[in-house]
Amino acid sequence: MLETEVLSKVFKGKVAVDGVSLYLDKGESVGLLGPNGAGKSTTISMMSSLIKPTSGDVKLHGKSVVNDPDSIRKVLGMVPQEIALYEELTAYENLKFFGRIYGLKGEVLKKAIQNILELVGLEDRQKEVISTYSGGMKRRINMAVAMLHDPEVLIMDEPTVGVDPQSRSHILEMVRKLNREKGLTVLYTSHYMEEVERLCDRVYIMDYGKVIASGTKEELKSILSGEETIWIDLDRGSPNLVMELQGFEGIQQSTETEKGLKLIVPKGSKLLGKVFQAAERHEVQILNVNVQIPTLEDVFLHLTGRKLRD
Ligand SMILES: Nc1ncnc2c1ncn2[C@@H]1O[C@H](COP(=O)(O)OP(=O)(O)OP(=O)(O)O)[C@@H](O)[C@H]1O
Repeated sequence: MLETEVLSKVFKGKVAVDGVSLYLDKGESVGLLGPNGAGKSTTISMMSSLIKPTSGDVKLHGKSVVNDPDSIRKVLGMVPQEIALYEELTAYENLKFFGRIYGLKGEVLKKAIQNILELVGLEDRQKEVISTYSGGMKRRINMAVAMLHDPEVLIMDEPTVGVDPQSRSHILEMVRKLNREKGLTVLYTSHYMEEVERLCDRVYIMDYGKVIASGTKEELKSILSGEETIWIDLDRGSPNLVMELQGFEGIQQSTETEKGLKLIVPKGSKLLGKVFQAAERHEVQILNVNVQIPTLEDVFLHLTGRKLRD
């Protein structure tokens, strides 16, 4: 229903988005993942017609949004990265104000406000001014504003940055429910891999303005299907052991972790015996061994050679 075609944006000679083609089918929950500066915000700003592309197009049901920005504004809810609320007004007053901008009024507006307040779990706080809200509560009202006109597509730009765990969980649950139960189409940008894993069916990974991988979570993880990660807890840190293991045949990567070390090895390789012997040589005790299937974080590391939160 919504797609971008070789979308690019250049700011003063600097390429922020470089030929991005992605699509959202109706009812899908799609993740747009990438480190800071990857071009996620610029991409979704073009998708929601907030900024014009340098080249390429955005299409809603096959029709250009660039030529007809109003078409997307009617069906889209956009949750910006920054809180865009009037601090000195109550939550109710904020929703009333933004509801009128969407063209809602009277009983319809009142009902929409109560429905949305219930959805974000803040109906009992609606008469309090926004300046008294916690960061997480402000985020929930920010989302309520975006959903007041009952949009078909919800685009969220890192909605959980700086949010307390309770509100974070509430936001994720709410979005999941809206997607699964009401068929809301969702595009969720984040640099938190675990949020995207929890919420999204399909994922685009962006880096330096380009989509470097895309597919279902399972498809992306299958890039690493030949590997497994082994987490080993040690009784003390041992950089020398980590270094020695890096040189072992069959060990693709050996890194130090908070509790010990992490190894990436070919699936089914029987290297643990050798690891135990090496630990003994370094007089380090192995406390726990945990073998894990790959995560999207591992996929990102594999594709870019960098961690997502560098
Ligand atoms: N208005 C602008 N003028 C100049 N450069 C910009 C502008 N907006 C974004 N950029 C640059 O474009 C690149 C992509 O930025 P963008 O905000 O889209 O990335 P992002 O993946 O959303 O990162 P973040 O998570 O930090 O928002 C960055 O190098 C950024 O500095």
